[in-house]
Amino acid sequence: MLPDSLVIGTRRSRLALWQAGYVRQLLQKACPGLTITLQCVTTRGDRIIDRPLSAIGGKGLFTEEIERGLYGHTLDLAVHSLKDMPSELPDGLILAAVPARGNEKDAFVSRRYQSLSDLPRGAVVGTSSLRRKAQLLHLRPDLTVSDLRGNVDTRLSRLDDGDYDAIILAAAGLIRLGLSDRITSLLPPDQFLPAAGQGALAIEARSDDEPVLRLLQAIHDERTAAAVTAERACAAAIGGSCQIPAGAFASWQGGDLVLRAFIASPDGRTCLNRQATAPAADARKLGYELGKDMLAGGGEALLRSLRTTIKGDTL
Ligand SMILES: NCc1[nH]cc(CCC(=O)O)c1CC(=O)O
Repeated sequence: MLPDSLVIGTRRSRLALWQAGYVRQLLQKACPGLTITLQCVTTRGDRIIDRPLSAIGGKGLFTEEIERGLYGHTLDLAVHSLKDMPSELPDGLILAAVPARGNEKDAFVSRRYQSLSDLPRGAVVGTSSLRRKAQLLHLRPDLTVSDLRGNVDTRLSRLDDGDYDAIILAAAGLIRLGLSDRITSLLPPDQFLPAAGQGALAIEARSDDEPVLRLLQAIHDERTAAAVTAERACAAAIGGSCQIPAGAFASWQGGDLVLRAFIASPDGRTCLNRQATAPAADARKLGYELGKDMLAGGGEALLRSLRTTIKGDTL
């Protein structure tokens, strides 16, 4: 039996609303008779806007309150940006479907400069992501990376106010909000690796909700799922969280996945890059082994010094 109505939980930001609305459309196309409503939820991550994400920490910063709605059956599904999802979901909830991925790249956004290499010495680049910061400094040690938090619109207006020479944002977010014309250039993954799952959406549901799980198969994309499985397994193997400068991206080569990943020191001086290839059926193993391989090949030492830095509060 398929359900005849569904409630989708979403955060309130313009991006989250777009993403939930998009999933509603996909589901509506697959099941025209279904009544689908969106319900907005405010999360801890939305409430705290005066500190960098890396200083707040904690699992499920953007998901906890929504998950409570799923447990309580006030929500049937939740739509998230996959890259914001923790590697393990709480008991009773699963990553039920992953629609086809959008743009996975990071975008360089500037009003004066065309690309990273076009930036003058000492230019100020805005981002609060440790992953972006480490890669920026690895490529251009002369840059000043300055904190930039808030939703996509807030970040763009701070660039427009002249606080930064350039900022780095996920291309997917800009495209979804109709802001593609703000993308100055895209950063190619072979130079600048995205976060695991970037550009993909995650649909979370109750693991025992058979009717809903069946319904979601209609909008599940196997190829995206295989790629993000490899990326997330890699992030999980290295203890993935947004407190570690790391990234992972899987692309296709025939029926094989090519997984590229890095771990870096926050200053970008040490940067460990690895690549491995395997059939898509082994996506999880591919990611897990590449992650373990990076740990054994210097990543462990990197993470150790990182933990000391965090404890010493110099991050
Ligand atoms: N970290 C916040 C976040 N989570 C998802 C997106 C955009 C969509 C995506 O990356 O899939 C963004 C904005 C950004 O990183 O610029």
